Amino acid sequence: MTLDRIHAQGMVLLGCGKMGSALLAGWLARGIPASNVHVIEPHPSDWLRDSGVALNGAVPDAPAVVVLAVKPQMMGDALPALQSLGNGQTLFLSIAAGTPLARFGDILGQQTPIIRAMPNTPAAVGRGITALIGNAHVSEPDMEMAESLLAAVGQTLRLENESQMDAVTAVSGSGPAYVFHLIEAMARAGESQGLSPDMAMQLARATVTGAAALAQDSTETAAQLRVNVTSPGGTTAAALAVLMDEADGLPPLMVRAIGAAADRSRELAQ
Ligand SMILES: NC(=O)C1=CN([C@@H]2O[C@H](COP(=O)(O)OP(=O)(O)OC[C@H]3O[C@@H](n4cnc5c(N)ncnc54)[C@H](OP(=O)(O)O)[C@@H]3O)[C@@H](O)[C@H]2O)C=CC1
Ligand SMILES: O=C(O)[C@@H]1CCC=N1
Repeated sequence: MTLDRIHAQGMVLLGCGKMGSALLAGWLARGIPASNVHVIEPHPSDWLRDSGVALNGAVPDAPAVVVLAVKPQMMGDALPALQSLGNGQTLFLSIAAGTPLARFGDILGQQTPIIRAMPNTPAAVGRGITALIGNAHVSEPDMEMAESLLAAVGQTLRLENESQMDAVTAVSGSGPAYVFHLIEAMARAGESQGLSPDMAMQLARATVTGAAALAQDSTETAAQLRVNVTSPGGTTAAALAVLMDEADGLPPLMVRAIGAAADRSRELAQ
Protein backbone atom coordinates (compact mmCIF):
# COMPACT_ATOMS: atom_id res chain seq x y z
CA MET A 1 0.00 0.00 0.00
CA THR A 2 1.46 3.31 -1.10
CA LEU A 3 0.46 5.27 2.00
CA ASP A 4 1.67 2.66 4.53
CA ARG A 5 4.95 4.52 4.99
CA ILE A 6 3.04 7.62 6.04
CA HIS A 7 0.99 5.64 8.54
CA ALA A 8 4.21 4.18 9.96
CA GLN A 9 6.59 7.17 9.83
CA GLY A 10 4.35 10.24 9.65
CA MET A 11 4.65 13.16 7.27
CA VAL A 12 5.43 16.88 7.38
CA LEU A 13 3.66 19.75 5.62
CA LEU A 14 5.69 22.97 5.44
CA GLY A 15 3.31 25.89 4.78
CA CYS A 16 -0.45 25.54 5.12
CA GLY A 17 -1.86 28.41 3.12
CA LYS A 18 -4.24 28.09 0.16
CA MET A 19 -2.64 25.05 -1.51
CA GLY A 20 -1.32 23.40 1.65
CA SER A 21 -4.74 23.46 3.28
CA ALA A 22 -6.46 22.15 0.11
CA LEU A 23 -4.03 19.22 0.07
CA LEU A 24 -4.34 18.60 3.80
CA ALA A 25 -8.15 18.53 3.59
CA GLY A 26 -7.87 15.85 0.88
CA TRP A 27 -5.43 13.73 2.89
CA LEU A 28 -7.59 13.82 6.02
CA ALA A 29 -10.67 12.93 3.94
CA ARG A 30 -8.66 10.05 2.43
CA GLY A 31 -8.07 8.60 5.88
CA ILE A 32 -4.56 9.74 6.76
CA PRO A 33 -4.80 10.17 10.55
CA ALA A 34 -4.46 13.84 11.51
CA SER A 35 -2.00 12.89 14.25
CA ASN A 36 0.38 11.51 11.57
CA VAL A 37 0.61 14.90 9.84
CA HIS A 38 3.07 17.43 11.29
CA VAL A 39 2.34 20.91 9.99
CA ILE A 40 4.72 23.87 10.20
CA GLU A 41 2.78 27.09 9.65
CA PRO A 42 3.49 30.48 11.27
CA HIS A 43 -0.10 31.76 11.04
CA PRO A 44 -2.47 28.77 11.41
CA SER A 45 -6.11 29.24 10.42
CA ASP A 46 -8.90 28.20 12.81
CA TRP A 47 -9.60 25.24 10.51
CA LEU A 48 -5.99 24.09 10.82
CA ARG A 49 -6.00 24.47 14.62
CA ASP A 50 -9.19 22.38 14.80
CA SER A 51 -8.01 19.72 12.33
CA GLY A 52 -6.17 17.61 14.89
CA VAL A 53 -2.80 17.69 13.09
CA ALA A 54 0.43 18.07 15.06
CA LEU A 55 0.98 21.81 14.69
CA ASN A 56 4.33 23.58 14.95
CA GLY A 57 5.86 20.94 17.21
CA ALA A 58 8.90 18.69 16.79
CA VAL A 59 8.88 16.76 13.53
CA PRO A 60 9.62 13.01 13.33
CA ASP A 61 13.27 11.95 12.85
CA ALA A 62 12.53 10.24 9.54
CA PRO A 63 9.11 11.14 8.14
CA ALA A 64 7.99 9.31 5.01
CA VAL A 65 7.53 12.57 3.14
CA VAL A 66 7.97 16.31 3.60
CA VAL A 67 5.60 18.39 1.45
CA LEU A 68 6.93 21.87 0.70
CA ALA A 69 4.04 24.32 0.18
CA VAL A 70 5.58 27.73 0.92
CA LYS A 71 6.01 30.48 -1.67
CA PRO A 72 9.07 30.03 -3.90
CA GLN A 73 10.52 33.24 -2.42
CA MET A 74 10.28 31.75 1.14
CA MET A 75 11.93 28.45 0.26
CA GLY A 76 15.48 29.68 0.95
CA ASP A 77 14.48 30.75 4.49
CA ALA A 78 12.30 27.75 5.26
CA LEU A 79 14.30 24.79 3.93
CA PRO A 80 17.46 24.93 6.06
CA ALA A 81 15.37 23.93 9.13
CA LEU A 82 14.69 20.61 7.37
CA GLN A 83 18.25 20.01 6.17
CA SER A 84 18.78 17.18 8.68
CA LEU A 85 16.13 15.14 6.83
CA GLY A 86 18.03 15.36 3.53
CA ASN A 87 20.18 12.64 1.97
CA GLY A 88 18.11 9.97 3.72
CA GLN A 89 14.95 7.94 3.20
CA THR A 90 12.62 10.93 3.52
CA LEU A 91 11.00 11.95 0.24
CA PHE A 92 10.63 15.70 -0.40
CA LEU A 93 7.63 16.81 -2.48
CA SER A 94 7.61 20.45 -3.57
CA ILE A 95 4.65 22.24 -5.10
CA ALA A 96 6.50 25.55 -5.47
CA ALA A 97 6.23 27.25 -8.86
CA GLY A 98 9.46 27.86 -10.76
CA THR A 99 11.74 26.12 -8.27
CA PRO A 100 13.89 23.51 -10.03
CA LEU A 101 14.71 20.11 -8.56
CA ALA A 102 18.42 20.99 -8.55
CA ARG A 103 17.85 23.91 -6.16
CA PHE A 104 16.45 21.57 -3.50
CA GLY A 105 19.43 19.26 -3.87
CA ASP A 106 21.76 22.22 -3.25
CA ILE A 107 20.17 22.82 0.17
CA LEU A 108 19.02 19.35 1.23
CA GLY A 109 21.89 17.31 -0.19
CA GLN A 110 22.40 15.87 -3.63
CA GLN A 111 21.29 12.33 -2.66
CA THR A 112 17.87 13.52 -1.47
CA PRO A 113 14.85 12.08 -3.31
CA ILE A 114 12.83 15.08 -4.49
CA ILE A 115 9.62 15.32 -6.51
CA ARG A 116 8.48 18.58 -8.05
CA ALA A 117 4.73 18.84 -8.54
CA MET A 118 2.31 21.46 -9.82
CA PRO A 119 -1.27 21.16 -8.47
CA ASN A 120 -4.06 23.73 -8.82
CA THR A 121 -6.72 25.22 -6.55
CA PRO A 122 -9.65 23.02 -7.71
CA ALA A 123 -7.85 20.55 -5.42
CA ALA A 124 -9.87 22.25 -2.68
CA VAL A 125 -12.98 20.51 -4.05
CA GLY A 126 -11.21 17.30 -5.08
CA ARG A 127 -11.11 18.37 -8.75
CA GLY A 128 -7.46 19.40 -9.13
CA ILE A 129 -4.88 18.13 -11.57
CA THR A 130 -1.25 17.75 -10.57
CA ALA A 131 1.75 17.11 -12.82
CA LEU A 132 4.83 15.50 -11.24
CA ILE A 133 8.45 14.76 -12.00
CA GLY A 134 11.14 13.34 -9.70
CA ASN A 135 14.93 13.50 -9.55
CA ALA A 136 17.18 10.48 -10.07
CA HIS A 137 16.94 9.42 -6.39
CA VAL A 138 13.16 8.99 -6.45
CA SER A 139 12.14 5.32 -6.44
CA GLU A 140 8.96 3.94 -8.01
CA PRO A 141 7.41 3.46 -4.51
CA ASP A 142 8.29 7.13 -3.74
CA MET A 143 6.56 8.23 -6.92
CA GLU A 144 3.50 6.10 -6.13
CA MET A 145 3.30 7.54 -2.60
CA ALA A 146 3.39 11.09 -4.03
CA GLU A 147 0.76 10.19 -6.63
CA SER A 148 -1.48 8.74 -3.90
CA LEU A 149 -1.19 11.94 -1.87
CA LEU A 150 -2.05 14.08 -4.88
CA ALA A 151 -4.76 11.73 -6.14
CA ALA A 152 -6.58 12.55 -2.90
CA VAL A 153 -7.39 15.93 -4.46
CA GLY A 154 -7.84 15.09 -8.15
CA GLN A 155 -6.05 13.72 -11.20
CA THR A 156 -2.28 13.19 -11.51
CA LEU A 157 0.00 13.21 -14.53
CA ARG A 158 3.67 12.19 -14.76
CA LEU A 159 5.90 14.45 -16.86
CA GLU A 160 8.66 13.16 -19.13
CA ASN A 161 11.10 15.94 -18.28
CA GLU A 162 11.33 18.89 -15.94
CA SER A 163 11.37 21.49 -18.72
CA GLN A 164 7.66 20.75 -19.30
CA MET A 165 6.88 22.16 -15.84
CA ASP A 166 6.91 25.82 -16.97
CA ALA A 167 4.17 25.14 -19.54
CA VAL A 168 2.22 22.99 -17.07
CA THR A 169 2.37 25.79 -14.50
CA ALA A 170 1.11 28.26 -17.11
CA VAL A 171 -1.76 26.04 -18.32
CA SER A 172 -3.12 24.17 -15.28
CA GLY A 173 -1.36 25.70 -12.25
CA SER A 174 -2.38 29.26 -13.05
CA GLY A 175 -5.26 28.24 -15.33
CA PRO A 176 -8.09 28.39 -12.77
CA ALA A 177 -7.45 32.15 -12.48
CA TYR A 178 -8.08 32.57 -16.21
CA VAL A 179 -11.43 30.84 -15.89
CA PHE A 180 -12.41 32.93 -12.86
CA HIS A 181 -11.46 36.02 -14.83
CA LEU A 182 -13.64 34.79 -17.70
CA ILE A 183 -16.56 34.71 -15.25
CA GLU A 184 -15.77 38.27 -14.18
CA ALA A 185 -15.46 39.47 -17.79
CA MET A 186 -18.71 37.78 -18.90
CA ALA A 187 -20.56 39.29 -15.95
CA ARG A 188 -19.18 42.76 -16.69
CA ALA A 189 -20.18 42.42 -20.35
CA GLY A 190 -23.67 41.34 -19.23
CA GLU A 191 -23.88 44.49 -17.12
CA SER A 192 -22.91 46.56 -20.15
CA GLN A 193 -25.93 44.99 -21.89
CA GLY A 194 -28.25 46.19 -19.12
CA LEU A 195 -28.31 43.33 -16.57
CA SER A 196 -27.94 44.03 -12.86
CA PRO A 197 -24.52 43.07 -11.39
CA ASP A 198 -26.04 40.24 -9.32
CA MET A 199 -28.01 38.79 -12.20
CA ALA A 200 -25.05 39.07 -14.60
CA MET A 201 -22.76 37.30 -12.10
CA GLN A 202 -25.30 34.53 -11.44
CA LEU A 203 -25.67 33.90 -15.18
CA ALA A 204 -21.91 33.99 -15.87
CA ARG A 205 -20.96 31.75 -12.95
CA ALA A 206 -23.62 29.14 -13.65
CA THR A 207 -22.75 29.15 -17.35
CA VAL A 208 -19.03 28.56 -16.80
CA THR A 209 -19.52 25.89 -14.15
CA GLY A 210 -22.28 24.22 -16.18
CA ALA A 211 -20.15 24.23 -19.34
CA ALA A 212 -17.20 22.82 -17.34
CA ALA A 213 -19.38 20.01 -16.02
CA LEU A 214 -20.59 19.25 -19.55
CA ALA A 215 -16.99 19.24 -20.84
CA GLN A 216 -16.11 16.81 -18.03
CA ASP A 217 -19.03 14.43 -18.51
CA SER A 218 -19.49 14.46 -22.29
CA THR A 219 -17.68 12.14 -24.67
CA GLU A 220 -17.70 14.90 -27.32
CA THR A 221 -14.66 17.10 -27.96
CA ALA A 222 -14.58 20.70 -26.77
CA ALA A 223 -14.80 21.79 -30.40
CA GLN A 224 -17.98 19.71 -30.93
CA LEU A 225 -19.54 21.00 -27.71
CA ARG A 226 -18.91 24.54 -29.05
CA VAL A 227 -20.50 23.63 -32.40
CA ASN A 228 -23.53 22.22 -30.53
CA VAL A 229 -24.24 25.71 -29.15
CA THR A 230 -23.75 27.49 -32.45
CA SER A 231 -26.81 27.83 -34.71
CA PRO A 232 -25.89 28.90 -38.24
CA GLY A 233 -26.43 32.64 -38.56
CA GLY A 234 -27.37 32.86 -34.87
CA THR A 235 -26.17 34.75 -31.80
CA THR A 236 -23.29 32.42 -30.83
CA ALA A 237 -21.81 32.61 -34.32
CA ALA A 238 -21.81 36.41 -33.99
CA ALA A 239 -19.89 36.21 -30.70
CA LEU A 240 -17.47 33.55 -31.94
CA ALA A 241 -16.58 35.67 -34.97
CA VAL A 242 -15.10 38.11 -32.43
CA LEU A 243 -13.63 35.52 -30.04
CA MET A 244 -12.05 33.33 -32.74
CA ASP A 245 -10.45 36.15 -34.69
CA GLU A 246 -6.93 34.98 -35.52
CA ALA A 247 -5.42 38.45 -35.12
CA ASP A 248 -6.97 39.67 -31.87
CA GLY A 249 -9.38 37.00 -30.65
CA LEU A 250 -9.01 34.63 -27.70
CA PRO A 251 -6.43 32.21 -29.21
CA PRO A 252 -3.65 34.79 -29.72
CA LEU A 253 -4.53 36.41 -26.37
CA MET A 254 -4.27 33.02 -24.64
CA VAL A 255 -0.92 32.33 -26.35
CA ARG A 256 0.36 35.63 -24.94
CA ALA A 257 -1.08 35.08 -21.46
CA ILE A 258 0.18 31.50 -21.14
CA GLY A 259 3.51 32.57 -22.63
CA ALA A 260 3.83 35.28 -19.96
CA ALA A 261 3.11 32.77 -17.19
CA ALA A 262 5.63 30.26 -18.58
CA ASP A 263 8.24 33.01 -18.93
CA ARG A 264 7.66 34.01 -15.30
CA SER A 265 8.07 30.38 -14.23
CA ARG A 266 11.43 30.29 -16.07
CA GLU A 267 12.45 33.60 -14.44
CA LEU A 268 11.65 32.26 -10.96
CA ALA A 269 14.05 29.40 -11.68
CA GLN A 270 17.00 31.81 -12.20
N1 LIG B 1 -2.17 29.08 -5.16
C1 LIG B 1 -2.09 28.32 -6.23
O1 LIG B 1 -2.98 28.32 -7.11
C2 LIG B 1 -0.92 27.41 -6.41
C3 LIG B 1 0.22 27.56 -5.66
N2 LIG B 1 1.29 26.71 -5.88
C4 LIG B 1 2.50 26.86 -5.09
O2 LIG B 1 2.15 26.51 -3.77
C5 LIG B 1 2.97 27.23 -2.86
C6 LIG B 1 2.07 27.88 -1.83
O3 LIG B 1 1.20 28.77 -2.49
P1 LIG B 1 -0.12 29.29 -1.76
O4 LIG B 1 -0.69 28.20 -0.94
O5 LIG B 1 -0.92 29.95 -2.80
O6 LIG B 1 0.54 30.40 -0.82
P2 LIG B 1 0.07 30.86 0.62
O7 LIG B 1 0.77 32.15 0.88
O8 LIG B 1 -1.42 30.80 0.70
O9 LIG B 1 0.67 29.72 1.57
C7 LIG B 1 2.00 29.66 1.99
C8 LIG B 1 1.98 29.47 3.48
O10 LIG B 1 3.32 29.23 3.95
C9 LIG B 1 3.48 29.96 5.15
N3 LIG B 1 4.90 30.16 5.44
C10 LIG B 1 5.68 31.23 5.15
N4 LIG B 1 6.94 31.02 5.60
C11 LIG B 1 6.95 29.82 6.20
C12 LIG B 1 7.95 29.05 6.85
N5 LIG B 1 9.22 29.50 6.99
N6 LIG B 1 7.62 27.84 7.33
C13 LIG B 1 6.36 27.38 7.19
N7 LIG B 1 5.37 28.06 6.58
C14 LIG B 1 5.66 29.27 6.08
C15 LIG B 1 2.74 31.25 4.89
O11 LIG B 1 2.49 31.93 6.08
P3 LIG B 1 2.35 33.54 6.02
O12 LIG B 1 1.18 33.85 5.17
O13 LIG B 1 2.17 33.93 7.42
O14 LIG B 1 3.63 34.04 5.43
C16 LIG B 1 1.48 30.73 4.22
O15 LIG B 1 0.48 30.35 5.15
C17 LIG B 1 3.77 28.23 -3.69
O16 LIG B 1 5.08 27.76 -3.80
C18 LIG B 1 3.07 28.26 -5.02
O17 LIG B 1 3.97 28.48 -6.08
C19 LIG B 1 1.24 25.69 -6.78
C20 LIG B 1 0.12 25.50 -7.52
C21 LIG B 1 -1.04 26.35 -7.44
O1 LIG C 1 0.79 32.29 -9.30
C1 LIG C 1 1.62 31.48 -8.93
O2 LIG C 1 2.83 31.71 -9.00
C2 LIG C 1 1.16 30.13 -8.41
C3 LIG C 1 1.69 28.99 -9.23
C4 LIG C 1 0.54 28.49 -10.03
C5 LIG C 1 -0.62 29.15 -9.42
N1 LIG C 1 -0.27 30.00 -8.51
